[in-house]
Amino acid sequence: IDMAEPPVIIWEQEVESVLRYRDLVPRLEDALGKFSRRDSAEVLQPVRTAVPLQKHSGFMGLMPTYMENDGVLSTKFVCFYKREKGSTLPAVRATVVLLDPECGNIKAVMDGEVITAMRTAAVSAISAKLLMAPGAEVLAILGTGTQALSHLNVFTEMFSFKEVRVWSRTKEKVERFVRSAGGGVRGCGSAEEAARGADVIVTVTGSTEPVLYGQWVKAGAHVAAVGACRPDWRELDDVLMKSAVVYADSREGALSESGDVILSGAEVFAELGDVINGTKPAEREKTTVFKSLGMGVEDAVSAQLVFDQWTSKETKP
Ligand SMILES: NC(=O)C1=CN([C@@H]2O[C@H](COP(=O)(O)OP(=O)(O)OC[C@H]3O[C@@H](n4cnc5c(N)ncnc54)[C@H](O)[C@@H]3O)[C@@H](O)[C@H]2O)C=CC1
Ligand SMILES: O=C(O)C1=NCCCC1
Repeated sequence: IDMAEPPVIIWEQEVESVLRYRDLVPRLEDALGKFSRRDSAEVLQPVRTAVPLQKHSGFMGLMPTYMENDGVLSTKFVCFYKREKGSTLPAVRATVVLLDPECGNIKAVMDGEVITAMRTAAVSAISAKLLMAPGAEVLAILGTGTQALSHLNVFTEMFSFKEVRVWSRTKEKVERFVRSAGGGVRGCGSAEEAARGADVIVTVTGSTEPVLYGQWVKAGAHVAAVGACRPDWRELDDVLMKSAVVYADSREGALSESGDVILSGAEVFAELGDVINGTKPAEREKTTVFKSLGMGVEDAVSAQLVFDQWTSKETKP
């Protein structure tokens, strides 16, 4: 008889209290490398299923992953939306479910928003670690939402930029972001002002049209492009996509979900995991784009880490 325990619920504040970039980053590097080896005993992760929520201008993404060797089985449910300017509704809502692969019972249901914010930013930081030019001094962030903040947090924890710039569509949002960052961030009046001369540019907007143009991007800069995760959505223009060496988290994901890749016709040179595995070079001296779509395996290792940390905290006297 299966005497499975009922699932534990680990909600936002608890996830926040146990998840740390210093633990997450090495697990994500390991997961990206495993994914790119395409060994089904390491990672089984289909391209996410996206169910259109047409009435609400959104999608529900289902992101199942199985890591047989590690005994990790999970799925994330993530709803993401194209929000009108001025909307106060969230752009991304997510829940991660962790299961026992042997019995199929649910071990934990956890908030997926902190996981999504932190793992996405951590993967962008890994892309920068691998691909930005040595001595990079200026970081520019386009967007001032949830991902902008998590990217600021991990990039400033992992690197020592001399200057951090931020841009968003409204002056108020830029000012609020600069205030909440508590100093050290310069607000910019245009995306061009933020991007010109920057060594690393992060695009974390809800835009469906290009916000970053190749003519503004310094030769040798690294761009981590996080938004525009539908085949007809863009954040980057054709000039940038065609002139850069393009990396992705998943080649299949990029070729089925990224408007920047599909509509520009740019070639995906390598996955980040290929660089981690040493099977493809890091073209640090060239202009590079990391196109992030987000992968289930990133959620799987993050959720397992949260579960392990949470369990050890709970069982401590
Ligand atoms: N690659 C990945 O793994 C993930 C990607 N995303 C995507 O990243 C993007 C940002 O997500 P969040 O920070 O959670 O959203 P958010 O709603 O918190 O922030 C979005 C930001 O983009 C700005 N924005 C919206 N429309 C714009 C436009 N037309 N032009 C310029 N700026 C615009 C907003 O003012 C805001 O600053 C979204 O596109 C989301 O779908 C989110 C999670 C994971
Ligand atoms: O991987 C994720 O999580 C997401 N990717 C693209 C859109 C929002 C969430």
